[in-house]
Amino acid sequence: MRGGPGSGKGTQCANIVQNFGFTHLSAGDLLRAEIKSGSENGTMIQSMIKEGKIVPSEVTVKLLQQAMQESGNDKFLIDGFPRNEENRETFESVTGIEPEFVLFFDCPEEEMEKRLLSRNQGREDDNLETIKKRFKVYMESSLPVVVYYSLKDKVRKIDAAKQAEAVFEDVKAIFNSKIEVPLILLYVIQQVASEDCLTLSNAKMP
Ligand SMILES: Nc1ncnc2c1ncn2[C@@H]1O[C@H](COP(=O)(O)OP(=O)(O)OP(=O)(O)O)[C@@H](O)[C@H]1O
Ligand SMILES: Nc1ccn([C@@H]2O[C@H](COP(=O)(O)O)[C@@H](O)[C@H]2O)c(=O)n1
Ligand SMILES: [Mg+2]
Repeated sequence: MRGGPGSGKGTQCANIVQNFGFTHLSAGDLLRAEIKSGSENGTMIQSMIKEGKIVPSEVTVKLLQQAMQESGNDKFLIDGFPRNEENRETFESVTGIEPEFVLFFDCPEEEMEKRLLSRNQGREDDNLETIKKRFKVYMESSLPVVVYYSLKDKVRKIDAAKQAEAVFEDVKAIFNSKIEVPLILLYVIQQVASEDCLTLSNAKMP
């Protein structure tokens, strides 16, 4: 799973785990845990997150790989990853795994901004200045990855602007139509007029 900040990835991942038995791995959560653990990369990760920047792939992929091995499961829901082409290439070359499909959460930027500003989980990046930077990074670096998977016919688009319960109904329909899905990525995108979105809408979408 991957997508725009605040579109509801984490919220829906919790529902999917309960209903479909996946292990949920949030790249952002793993990075935040790494900061808390006092690791040597902690300071670097913290400043990247504060700036809304993407942490070097070798760090994030290592954390994901470790968490996958420790889980004992073979069905993973990866949330907030890959964030850019480097993330994707590193993950695929290190693990040899490609996602079965990509859930693509479609949500207007104003709605995501509103949700982030009222999330109240004490995240250092949930302030207007960082949120704007995260949106920019998303548009510039993450959208091309969505286009990549879209061209491979792996993207399943969801209207994430609906109420959480209604979003989950749509998510369920997608999962119910799939059997034995080992790795799902979740993307969320904001609807803003830009060249990136134009590229995306011209790409083959379900
Ligand atoms: N469909 C929805 N409608 C309204 N609010 C929602 C919806 N889904 C989630 N929220 C709320 O919006 C906030 C952000 O949701 P969530 O943490 O799931 O987003 P996210 O995509 O994981 O964000 P991030 O990329 O920043 O981790 C939370 O406070 C959550 O309760
Ligand atoms: N693949 C990733 C995922 C996240 N980050 C950094 O963490 C921040 C928060 O991520 P959320 O998914 O929890 O919103 C994000 O803004 C990045 O700074 C990353 O570097 N690489
Ligand atoms: Mg999240």
